[in-house]
Amino acid sequence: MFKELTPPAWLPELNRWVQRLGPRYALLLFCALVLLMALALSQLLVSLLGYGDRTVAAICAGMAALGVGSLLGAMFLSLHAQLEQSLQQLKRCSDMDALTGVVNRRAFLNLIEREWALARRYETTCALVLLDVDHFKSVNDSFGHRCGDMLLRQIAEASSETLRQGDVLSRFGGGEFMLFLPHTDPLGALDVAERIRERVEGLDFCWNGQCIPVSVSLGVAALQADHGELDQFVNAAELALQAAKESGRNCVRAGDAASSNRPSRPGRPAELKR
Ligand SMILES: Nc1nc2c(ncn2[C@@H]2O[C@H](COP(=O)(O)OP(=O)(O)OP(=O)(O)O)[C@@H](O)[C@H]2O)c(=O)[nH]1
Repeated sequence: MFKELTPPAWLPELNRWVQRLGPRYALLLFCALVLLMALALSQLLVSLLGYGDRTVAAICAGMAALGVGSLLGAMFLSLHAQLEQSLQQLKRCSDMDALTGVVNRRAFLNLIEREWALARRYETTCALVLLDVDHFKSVNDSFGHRCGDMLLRQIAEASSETLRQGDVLSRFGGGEFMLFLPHTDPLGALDVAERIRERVEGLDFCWNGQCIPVSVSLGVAALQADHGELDQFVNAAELALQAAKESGRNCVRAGDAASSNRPSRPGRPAELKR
């Protein structure tokens, strides 16, 4: 059994103070405190002993305190900096999908909850694209999980390459990825989804010398006024993905808002049918 490691209760409080003051001021304050304590102790000692020069005692105590204080303070600050760095690394890792290096589902849902609330409040556009690898199970079954893993990594890489700054790609489940597109209208989201579909279709994916055709199905949902809950927004993307799968896969389908904004052209229905 692993024993849970709990830091002493004063450590987070101390850390908060160091962050509030800034490392340099925290070090100065620490040295000043040590100096004051040393001076007080030296004077107390002279009083208790009943002999000795108070000035000499104060000078000696002061020099010793400054030396020890700055050494301890510098050690503490360097430990503090390392701790901060490790915490940041840990946070990055805990938000990441270990296999593909993209954001994991938990971190993604936290992030879009914030973005979704902001988009609703300021009435800006945003969209979700849910991507599912077609017949992923049979890739795993026929070529093994290592092959499936490599396919997931390549799809994550290919999808990432089409994104702008601010777009967030996450691994949403086994063979599913979800994309959040801030400040993106329905047409823009459809275009992104279609670009990803084309890119994945064009991948030269080979395993042990055998080339395997790969494709993805994508569902697009643009934020609508009636998405009063985040779940409704996510569900809309899931429904659109379901429609893409039911249409034969390797295609993009959109929820209502996205499809109704796509200008209809003869021979090209709203949902980028293929
Ligand atoms: N290689 C690999 N496979 C995984 C991983 N996580 C889940 N899977 C597999 O993903 C498969 C499920 O994917 P699905 O998307 O349900 O299967 P599918 O064949 O694509 O079915 P449809 O979604 O209906 O097209 C199962 O075989 C799981 O074992 C993973 O990290 N690596």
